[in-house]
Amino acid sequence: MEPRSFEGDADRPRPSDHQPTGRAIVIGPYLRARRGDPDPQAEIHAQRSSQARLEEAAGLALAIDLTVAEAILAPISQIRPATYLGKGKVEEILGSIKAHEADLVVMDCALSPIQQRNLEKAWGAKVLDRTGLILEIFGRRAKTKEGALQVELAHLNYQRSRLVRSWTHLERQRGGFGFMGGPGETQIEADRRLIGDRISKIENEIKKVQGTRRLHRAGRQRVPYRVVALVGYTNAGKSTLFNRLTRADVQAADMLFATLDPTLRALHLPHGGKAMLSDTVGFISNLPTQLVAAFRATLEEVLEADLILHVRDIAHEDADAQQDDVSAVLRQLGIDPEAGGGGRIIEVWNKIDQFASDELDNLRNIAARRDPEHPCLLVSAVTGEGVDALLLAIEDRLAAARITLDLSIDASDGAGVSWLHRNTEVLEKELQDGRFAMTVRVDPTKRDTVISRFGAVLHPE
Ligand SMILES: Nc1nc2c(ncn2[C@@H]2O[C@H](COP(=O)(O)OP(=O)(O)OP(=O)(O)O)[C@@H](O)[C@H]2O)c(=O)[nH]1
Repeated sequence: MEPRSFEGDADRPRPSDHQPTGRAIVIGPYLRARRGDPDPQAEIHAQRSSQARLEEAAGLALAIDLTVAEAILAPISQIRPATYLGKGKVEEILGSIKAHEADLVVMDCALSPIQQRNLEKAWGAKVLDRTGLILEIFGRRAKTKEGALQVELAHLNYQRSRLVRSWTHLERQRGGFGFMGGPGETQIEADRRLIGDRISKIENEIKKVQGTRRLHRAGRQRVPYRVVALVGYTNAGKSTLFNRLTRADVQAADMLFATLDPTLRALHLPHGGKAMLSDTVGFISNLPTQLVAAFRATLEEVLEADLILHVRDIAHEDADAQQDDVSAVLRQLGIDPEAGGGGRIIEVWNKIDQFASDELDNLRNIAARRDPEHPCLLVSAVTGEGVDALLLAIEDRLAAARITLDLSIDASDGAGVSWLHRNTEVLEKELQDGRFAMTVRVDPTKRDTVISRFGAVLHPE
């Protein structure tokens, strides 16, 4: 397989011997199809998806400012316990490392600490596996204080489990977690102690930040807006759609994980109603489980959303695999995508501007045949096509659900009380000091009226 070069960097000044070059080789190992596989296409299939994975891994490396000198697919027949790859492959890659003067190798797989150490010795270069790479990216992209703390905690736990190499020193370099350098093995014991201390400190800080967050959330609940959350594979176009829907200016970058923490903005619905739209972290295949756990808190918006928009890059060759990955993360969060998230999920097939008109017709036919439990809408966040229909669908879905509100009304306001009886479902009504304290369930079309006319607030769950 021809190696691929991702970024020419010829004009860059040559670094001195002691400085990291920032040049990386990305390796995509994949298990070769078995000989005698009844499906002759199996090897080709294995290669094709591995090639897409490799390109994604190279994209991730670029996202942390590495120069990807070469990206190499590495078919293997079995995983070696000591070095993951076979001896021949290890040597072949050593040749590439020397040729490019690379000082980092990204292995797009999960390595055991032993495999990582052995490969680093064999190659004389730092080795980062997929988890390490994703942690690095998450660390750089975290926008809120809690996000940054959660990532650092996940990163420290990951480091503690594999404190065998020099890059694990706590000193940060280049804004990340410092895998590009470090003081060497003699520091390991000190590092271990430092990491332990740092972990307890961060855990305390997270508790404090979460306390503040809870207060903010409680404040928001008093303003009873429905929440619509965007989820999707990284680079699916969530931020672009978010901007399009809210006319806000959230950074949209052709860079993976441009969004890490939820961002919340007002969403104006076609018939005057209002909801809150939240943009969330981009999901990715093989998202390390410790990160899913770490981000549970930051993904609270998704868990509690009234409606989830699953944004998909429908023009991507791996669109189906990406959907499976997103579904897996949603399941880990306790949302069942197969059941349409309990009627809470709308799929948004984005980037339709990339299709020729006959392909698009085809896509529309497929969409039209979907069962109504799993609705999907076709849009282009860039051109705006389909966005009005999406807004109507959001409004419709939100209208289908009812919410519970608390209010207090002067008992002598007979007209008001009877309006409430006619237009809402009264769940509780209690007379206190000449006023009725009422809990009512309302259709969202009446919600705004009940809020503005009676000063209702959301009933606490
Ligand atoms: N052609 C086309 N490109 C789009 C469309 N929507 C988004 N993009 C591009 O896709 C890239 C990623 O878009 P983002 O909005 O940053 O994606 P995201 O899902 O928020 O990404 P993460 O933050 O990584 O989760 C950008 O280059 C966008 O310009 C679309 O409808 N059509």
